[in-house]
Amino acid sequence: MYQENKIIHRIEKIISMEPQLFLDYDGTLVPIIKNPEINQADYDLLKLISHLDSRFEMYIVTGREVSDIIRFLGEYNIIGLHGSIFHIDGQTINIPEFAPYVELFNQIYQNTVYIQEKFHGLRIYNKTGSILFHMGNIKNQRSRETVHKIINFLAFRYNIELYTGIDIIELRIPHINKGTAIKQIRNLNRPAIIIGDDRTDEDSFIANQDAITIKIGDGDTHARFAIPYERVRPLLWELLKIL
Ligand SMILES: O=P(O)(O)OC[C@H]1O[C@H](O[C@H]2O[C@H](CO)[C@@H](O)[C@H](O)[C@H]2O)[C@H](O)[C@@H](O)[C@@H]1O
Repeated sequence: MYQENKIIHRIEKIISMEPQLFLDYDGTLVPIIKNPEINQADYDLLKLISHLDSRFEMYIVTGREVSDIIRFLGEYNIIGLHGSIFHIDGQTINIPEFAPYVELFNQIYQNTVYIQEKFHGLRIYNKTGSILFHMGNIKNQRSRETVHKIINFLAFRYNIELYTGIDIIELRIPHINKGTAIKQIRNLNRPAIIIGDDRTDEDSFIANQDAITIKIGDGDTHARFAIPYERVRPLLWELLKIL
């Protein structure tokens, strides 16, 4: 589906109402790669983001820790850890139930980190507010399945949410998602533009059905529009030309 022109046309209609812009990071602004630690923004992206931020009220909405995005992109408004942390105008606020979950995740991490040695290719990250199991380098299918079962058990044992993404499984704070976080931040008198590629971004699309929602890549979606990854940056540069 190639819908760029329709999207631009739609945005032209609401631009005078000062839309808020919500952008996902991995898979939207940068490609998916095997090593999350080095998914740095390139020069073109840094320039684009800086222009967008001066033109729009912009938020990066991500499953990552806020510190990752600051390291990759710089100081912007960031909704981090799938909606658990709000870094707005330089101030960072966590959701009220954050601290006890950090403690719980620290405990789970300490008790499980050793399984990295048992399953070749498995990487476990304590994201301080969630735990990420990265399966991208596990070649053996049976190992993948066993790791999956262990994580399922942990989710059940500790009554926490399990989210499955691209090559990752994450244990995270229940009932918190990007959709509700965006809703909290939104000025409902103004339109919103929301762009993302992953299952977590579907929460954003579902909770904000009045917004201009754009899914990146193929697959079923609750977004109004869809474009391929390669068209995201050209679309965002186009957005800057709309007066
Ligand atoms: O909400 P996002 O900004 O899209 O963040 C979601 C997760 O992104 C990262 O994982 C994904 O990208 C990695 C780097 O390309 C890739 O290795 C991994 O397979 C993808 O799932 C990040 O590592 C996670 O912490 C984020 O939750």
